[in-house]
Amino acid sequence: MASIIGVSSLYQTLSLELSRRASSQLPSLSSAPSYSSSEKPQFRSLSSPKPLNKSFEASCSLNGDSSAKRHGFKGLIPCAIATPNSVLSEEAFKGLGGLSKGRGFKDDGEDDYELEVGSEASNEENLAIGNLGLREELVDALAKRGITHLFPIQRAVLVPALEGRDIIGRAKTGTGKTLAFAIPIIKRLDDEGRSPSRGRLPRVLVLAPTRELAKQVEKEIKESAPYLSTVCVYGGVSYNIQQNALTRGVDVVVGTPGRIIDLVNGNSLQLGEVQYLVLDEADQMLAVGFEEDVEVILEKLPTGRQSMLFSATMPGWVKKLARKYLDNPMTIDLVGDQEEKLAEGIKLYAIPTTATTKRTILGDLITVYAKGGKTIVFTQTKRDADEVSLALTSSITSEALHGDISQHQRERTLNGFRQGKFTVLVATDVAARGLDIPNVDLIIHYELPNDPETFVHRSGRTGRAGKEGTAILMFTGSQRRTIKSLERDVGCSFEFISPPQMEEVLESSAEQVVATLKGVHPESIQFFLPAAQRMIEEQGTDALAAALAHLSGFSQPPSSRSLVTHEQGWVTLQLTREQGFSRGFLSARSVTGFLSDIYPAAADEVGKIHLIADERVQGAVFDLPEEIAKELLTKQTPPGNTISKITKLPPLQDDGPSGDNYGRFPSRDRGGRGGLRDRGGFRGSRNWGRSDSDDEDQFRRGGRNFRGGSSQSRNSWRSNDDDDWLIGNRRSNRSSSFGSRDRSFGGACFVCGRAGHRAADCPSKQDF
Ligand SMILES: Nc1ncnc2c1ncn2[C@@H]1O[C@H](COP(=O)(O)OP(=O)(O)OP(=O)(O)O)[C@@H](O)[C@H]1O
Repeated sequence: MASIIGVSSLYQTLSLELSRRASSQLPSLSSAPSYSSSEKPQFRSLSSPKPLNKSFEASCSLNGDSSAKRHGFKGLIPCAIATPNSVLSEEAFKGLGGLSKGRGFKDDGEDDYELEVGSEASNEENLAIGNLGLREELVDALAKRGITHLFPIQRAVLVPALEGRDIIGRAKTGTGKTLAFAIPIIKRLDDEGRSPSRGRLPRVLVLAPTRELAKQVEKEIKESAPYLSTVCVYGGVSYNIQQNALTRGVDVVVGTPGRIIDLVNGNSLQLGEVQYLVLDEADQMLAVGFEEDVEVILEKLPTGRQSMLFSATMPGWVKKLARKYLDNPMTIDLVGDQEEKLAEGIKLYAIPTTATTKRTILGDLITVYAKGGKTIVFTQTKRDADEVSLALTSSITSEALHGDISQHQRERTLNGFRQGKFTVLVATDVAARGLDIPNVDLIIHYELPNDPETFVHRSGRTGRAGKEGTAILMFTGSQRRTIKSLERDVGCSFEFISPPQMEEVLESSAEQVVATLKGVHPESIQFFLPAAQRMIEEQGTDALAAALAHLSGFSQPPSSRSLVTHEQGWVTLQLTREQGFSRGFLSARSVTGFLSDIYPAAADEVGKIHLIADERVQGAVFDLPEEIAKELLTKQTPPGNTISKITKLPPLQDDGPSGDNYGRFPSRDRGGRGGLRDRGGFRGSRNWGRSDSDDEDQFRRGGRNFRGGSSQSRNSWRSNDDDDWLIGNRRSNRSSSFGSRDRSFGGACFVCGRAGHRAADCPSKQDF
């Protein structure tokens, strides 16, 4: 940019213009500018009405990409929007060491200002966290976690936050919103300095909607600035430890609203010195019924504080909150009206299923698409989470996570998952928001989410921090239209896939086992060498293949599986009739008649018959039990007719396989909590998924704030003792068997390492 227009001259011009506009009427919050990053910003010199030439834009774009591209962010990094009185002082930038700025403003927005931080061309250096004039310990701590350059939302928030502006922030999942507010706050605390005296009152208060999020945010701040005293307060655990920590003196308190209020009322937490307030996932506070609590807390805070509010959507309550409690906030919106609401790098697939086939397909999808990496499967109900977790084949270790699992067990489960002690987490939507678990490769929407936001948040547990990930949506025939709505609302498109073929499953299983074998300790290998040598002498490569087959969970040959229903023990066959041999139009009835002529047992056992939807082919597909199919294939067929086993379904006339539930959507599925929430940036407000989790997934206990019959459906099932997860473990509710498959848990418990039970049921978990 410097080559086009000098930074300082541009800065001067902009400052003049900003000052001029600052004297005009300020826009009200309700008309506060919002920036759509899909709009291609047109930059122009403020002293000249002509747009700046292309290379200006290119330099901004290059700059934006320079750090971002390495992290998988594409395109021009959108600028922040400032209200007219937010002229940035040159001083604010001086404090930032090498960080420079360039700026432009939108061609069409009279009152909008776009401030791009760090717009000088070769800006890699300027975006380096080491060059921002931050305390060395902070820079080092971030670098240790691989955080060396600012992400876009962090760049956009940094300067206005350092200037003390109130901020409303929005960015896609996994793009670093936590550090976007944490870095400037830590810097300001560092600049202010304060002796670590006993009993000091908190200067920072961060409100989060769930315990897990609160813990995560506190951890991120603590790890970034270990020299600050941070305390996380949330319900479901004893007050004592939290009270003691507060008494010792604290700089930063992160917590869920209910417990914060309890501590304030009990005089253990005093908010009189809070200078920085952050409301993380503000819309979720509303969704989980914390709105009254949040307002009670905000009323208790000093008025001169700085407030930052991060929210994926802006429902009416959040807008009202911002209007009432934020002071002329600057909106920094890196999502805007962009079509695509999902983070970059998330590959989306959709797979048609039926209620009866889902569980069979699930294990195969995980094997083929996660390739041994971490997977989160989202279900609608806690019972489903338990049952699905249990149903996964013994070769996949999985645990369930939902509101009926006790706080301590929940933490153990999440830690175990983080550390890779098991690879599949089956969770209700309690895990959809905010959880930052590194390297989750695959998200499976086992059931449709209730709304597009939940889809975005569930999917956003992968593809974080610019990494790549995969999300697979399982849907039934009656939900096809919802998929279209989803594509429109989220601005995404799905690639439609079929269930993995057995060959793919076997291949992926073998790859995973081979990868696992690489991790076997050399000392352990020594113990088994004599046996291995003996086996190789006796059986050659077969010995190793047998070991791979066994470790892959295929000690027995894989039984065949219907392509139509995916049921084990069934085979899908195709009947094709050549032109000229037709005995009239083929119909389901004529196929049965044909089978009964050749082999009556086949006619008796045949499953649903589907005609092929291809004008050039006269034919049909149908399922038979494996043994009958084998016998049928030995029979002579009349000339011009062929029966063969197929591995891929041709296009079918009635649009795909039918199952128990195909084309039907139980009335309970139509419920939901949608329509009660403002959809913010999403178009439409359909109820998509099922809401039967709502009465089950109550996160909170107690009764302070119970709002039975409230128009906020989620609130009506929530009560108001602090938080989010009911105490109590309903694992015993798991059905011990369903279907014909063995449901016993064959993996190793990650608490004690023994096989046959899960961590949640571990007899020695108290010692863990
Ligand atoms: N500048 C950076 N460089 C590298 N990694 C980063 C950077 N900033 C944040 N991260 C990492 O990116 C991950 C996602 O960050 P964070 O959880 O703050 O995202 P988020 O935007 O709050 O996501 P969500 O909307 O899902 O809550 C974290 O693991 C964080 O440590």
